[in-house]
Amino acid sequence: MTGSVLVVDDDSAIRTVVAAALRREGHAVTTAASLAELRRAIGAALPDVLVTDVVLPDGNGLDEVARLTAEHPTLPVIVFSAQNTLATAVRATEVGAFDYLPKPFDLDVLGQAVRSAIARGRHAPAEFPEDELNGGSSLIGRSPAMQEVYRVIARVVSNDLTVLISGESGTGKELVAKAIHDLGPRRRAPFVALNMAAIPRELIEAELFGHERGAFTGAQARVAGKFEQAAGGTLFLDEIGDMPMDAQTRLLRVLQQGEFTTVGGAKAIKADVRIVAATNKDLAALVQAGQFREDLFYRLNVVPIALPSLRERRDDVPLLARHFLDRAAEDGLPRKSLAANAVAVLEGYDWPGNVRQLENLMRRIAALSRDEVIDADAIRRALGEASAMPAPATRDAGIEAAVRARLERIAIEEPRTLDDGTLYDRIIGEVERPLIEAMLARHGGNQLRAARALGINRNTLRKRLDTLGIDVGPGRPDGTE
Ligand SMILES: Nc1ncnc2c1ncn2[C@@H]1O[C@H](COP(=O)(O)OP(=O)(O)OP(=O)(O)O)[C@@H](O)[C@H]1O
Repeated sequence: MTGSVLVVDDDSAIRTVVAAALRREGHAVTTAASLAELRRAIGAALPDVLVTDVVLPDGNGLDEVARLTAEHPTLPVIVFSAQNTLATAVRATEVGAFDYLPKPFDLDVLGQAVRSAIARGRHAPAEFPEDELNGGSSLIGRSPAMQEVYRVIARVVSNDLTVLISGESGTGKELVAKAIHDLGPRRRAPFVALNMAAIPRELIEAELFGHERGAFTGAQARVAGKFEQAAGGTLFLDEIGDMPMDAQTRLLRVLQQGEFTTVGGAKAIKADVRIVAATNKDLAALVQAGQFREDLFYRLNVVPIALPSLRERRDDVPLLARHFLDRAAEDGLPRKSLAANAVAVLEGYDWPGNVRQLENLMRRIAALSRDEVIDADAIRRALGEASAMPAPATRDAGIEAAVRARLERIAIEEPRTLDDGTLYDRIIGEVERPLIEAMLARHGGNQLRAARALGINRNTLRKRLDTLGIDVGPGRPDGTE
């Protein structure tokens, strides 16, 4: 399908190349180098498609697109830009652009976009204002691989399509889910996350759908599930590949029927959530292996977003590293900068733990390094130490090692609380809480027996329960045997 196309760019080389490519495809092409020329051309004859750059010598192309699409609602606009941020991609969609292409782009992709613009007409513009765009600005990266991710995000923010994000651990899947929520019309309602791998399999359904009082042993009160907590907002289902089969069947039914019942409940409740799921496993392979329901896979995989690993977008490493050092400084850690040879080491590293590993490394360096300018050796040392660090909370790690590791984490993650006079109570509490909870559970909530087993006075136990805010639940026996 061919038509008339107006191409606007202040770079004459781009105008020439783009116009030639589109003419080869049979379109009638005119060109303009500024907003003034664009307005003149539009005034003379409305094209079938407008293709425009964002930064023009006499103003911003997106502002002009907003005005034009309001005036000519049937004019499809394709925006291309070298300002490759998520905000530009989303803003282009908002002002009513039919498509957005980050520069540099492939001429075939542009040709395809022009053909579909002529065929399908103009997209409906989204209805939220520009100043609400900040939520997505936390996604850092300008590499071509991230541009593709931004394009897809921009297309889904204003609708409720189910999104399935795949990518290695630490590539930013939760951050992307959060950006989709923060930029869309559900942003004022809750964003609720549930990680399938982090909760016992038998509790997943109760966590998702909630349960009634007495639905199972220990269910002392009605509890709302994540579907209910996220009402009006977004439910992020992380590590979806770890969802047990029974829960998969139930989730599929909810997605098909748009309503759910709590565990032990009979009343159907309307499910008003946008679902964003994520996986670091190959879900299609799990389907092949019979471990994931094929019909649920297709229900979830409506819009797939594949996040690149950090080693597939090494160009972004310096930007991310500096961003994390800035963030560490904002959190009260000493401000550090990177020497050029340090940046080279960071770019050359493979980052098996992806962005999360880079973030942790930068915080560790900010907390522990004495030098203000970090050089290559310091990075190599930190990378070596980090890989030699014991995995946190392994079953056999001694409690001493666990406390030391905990202190190091606090120094890195919450440096301010290290010296604010709360540390002793906090650490002791963190050790004491699981101890007391375990003994209470072992003795069926009986405080007298738990106190005896622990070798402490019953009143001491009561006081500690109070201080630690441990909920023993209503009607639990409190000492009478
Ligand atoms: N593009 C990015 N820009 C800035 N920070 C990022 C980016 N990607 C990831 N991060 C940061 O890296 C950390 C890990 O990201 P996130 O938790 O979203 O990864 P994930 O893919 O969901 O990991 P997992 O699979 O282990 O749950 C977070 O602290 C996040 O803020």
